[in-house]
Amino acid sequence: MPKGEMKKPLLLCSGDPESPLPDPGVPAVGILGTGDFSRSLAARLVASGHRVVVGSRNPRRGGRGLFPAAVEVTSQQEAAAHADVLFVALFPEHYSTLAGLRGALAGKVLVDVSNAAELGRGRPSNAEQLADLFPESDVVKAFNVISAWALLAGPRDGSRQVLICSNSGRAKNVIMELSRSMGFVPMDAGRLSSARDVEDAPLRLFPSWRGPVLCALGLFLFFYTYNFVRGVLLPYLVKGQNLFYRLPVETVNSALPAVALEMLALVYLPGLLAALLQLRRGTKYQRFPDWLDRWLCQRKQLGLVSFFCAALHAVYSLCLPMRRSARYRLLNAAYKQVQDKVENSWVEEEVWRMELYLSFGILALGVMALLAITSLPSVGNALTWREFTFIQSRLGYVALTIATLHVLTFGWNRAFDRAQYALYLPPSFVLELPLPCTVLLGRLGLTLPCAARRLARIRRGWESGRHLRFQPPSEAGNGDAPEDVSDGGGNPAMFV
Ligand SMILES: NC(=O)C1=CN([C@@H]2O[C@H](COP(=O)(O)OP(=O)(O)OC[C@H]3O[C@@H](n4cnc5c(N)ncnc54)[C@H](OP(=O)(O)O)[C@@H]3O)[C@@H](O)[C@H]2O)C=CC1
Ligand SMILES: [Fe+3]
Repeated sequence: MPKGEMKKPLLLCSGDPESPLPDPGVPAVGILGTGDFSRSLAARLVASGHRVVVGSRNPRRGGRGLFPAAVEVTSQQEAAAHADVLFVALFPEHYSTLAGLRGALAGKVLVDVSNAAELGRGRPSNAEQLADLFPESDVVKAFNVISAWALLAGPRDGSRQVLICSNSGRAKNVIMELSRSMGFVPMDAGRLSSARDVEDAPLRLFPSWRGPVLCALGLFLFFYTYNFVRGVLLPYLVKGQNLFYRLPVETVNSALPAVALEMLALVYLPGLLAALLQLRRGTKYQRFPDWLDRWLCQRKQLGLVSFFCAALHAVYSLCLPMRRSARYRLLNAAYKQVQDKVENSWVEEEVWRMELYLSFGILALGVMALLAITSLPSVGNALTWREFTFIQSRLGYVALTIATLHVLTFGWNRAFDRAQYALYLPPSFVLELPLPCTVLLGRLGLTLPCAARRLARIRRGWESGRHLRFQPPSEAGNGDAPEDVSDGGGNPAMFV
């Protein structure tokens, strides 16, 4: 058999890890090491119809009982001799103990599954070190992004992709085929020099959440500080009023809705910019700038962080009347009213403002909850593309509109009340509104017939100054992205 080529696996166990011992004549997949990863991998391989032989320093002690019955646990030498593809399920610091197997492993495919111990090391990757140790074997880096429990549970959405890199194209193909047979989706990560990035990948904590979370923190810090200065510090400095009790609840609760609204607007702004760019360029076959591309890819996270802040705002708001300070203030107001001999404090306009403001808030939160739920892959997969884009795009804009109305009815006519501008600082809601209003007006602009028609044509492949031309998707660059992010009518989809 040519070097690195794997014979077709025979279905020995028909998916049952506890099936009887496989036919010894069938080529086996080898695993060196008997730890957590080895056991999960062996179970997955057996369940996928492969014959598995595990090599241990001490096969008697090697936890035979922890492997499915169909797995052969033997010495490292034996495993190396019987398999053409071997997974090295050891920690990299123990690779050198395998040096005695160099001859037995010559011409075979070695799969390095290890992860980096820390980010930003100066040394070569673990896989490259393994390749140096076994120059006559074909080393492939793979499977390290899959955790032992994910292997055991079987491939699922979100944990299905296996990054694979190697200097040997043939060895890479063998492992790609093997991973496919196990139900994973292989992703070619290039040559072995990419192994460091692949090894570092599992160490990076929530990489796609970094930007949105930092953005939310920055916005929170800004609005919190602003409300602190305007609502607590200035009254203290100017009038000697002690309002510091507002810091834990009231000030937080005035920053949270601001963050939620700005983040919601930031979900739609990149789609709007993408549409404007396409209109200006007269084509969708041109790459967006990298920053816009990254922004488009993070809308789901931006939307979910926005929903999180809105939900917190709702809980804080419900708790406002529970506070001692609220009770004292109410009593004081009632006492003052009695003193002033005012019998009825009902103000019709205030009543209506509050009713509308609360109703908009509840509705916005409800629609955002719907968007958040449908952004889950398991729920989204149950919808057709039309249903999904309807919810994420149309309802997304509905959520932004209602949330903006919530803030507008909260502000009411106070934006025009001079008394609200203490030391020239406008109330916080005045600062919140420009961004969502701009996004909503921009979206409205795109529905104007001239813009909508041109955009629809562009998204069907029309290019300004040229006849309709066919362009294969591979050449289209990321100019195709709006197709993925919109419903074709110019609506950027949210949370996607
Ligand atoms: N666990 C996980 O979720 C994941 C693990 N990985 C990678 O898989 C590799 C193994 O991880 P894991 O299974 O969790 O580790 P374990 O510690 O559970 O197992 C490692 C195995 O290495 C062998 N070993 C232990 N000490 C030595 C030694 N001094 N010299 C030689 N061999 C030794 C042992 O097998 P024996 O005694 O039978 O020879 C042991 O079972 C690591 O590189 C890890 O980064 C990658 C992705 C996920
Ligand atoms: Fe609110």
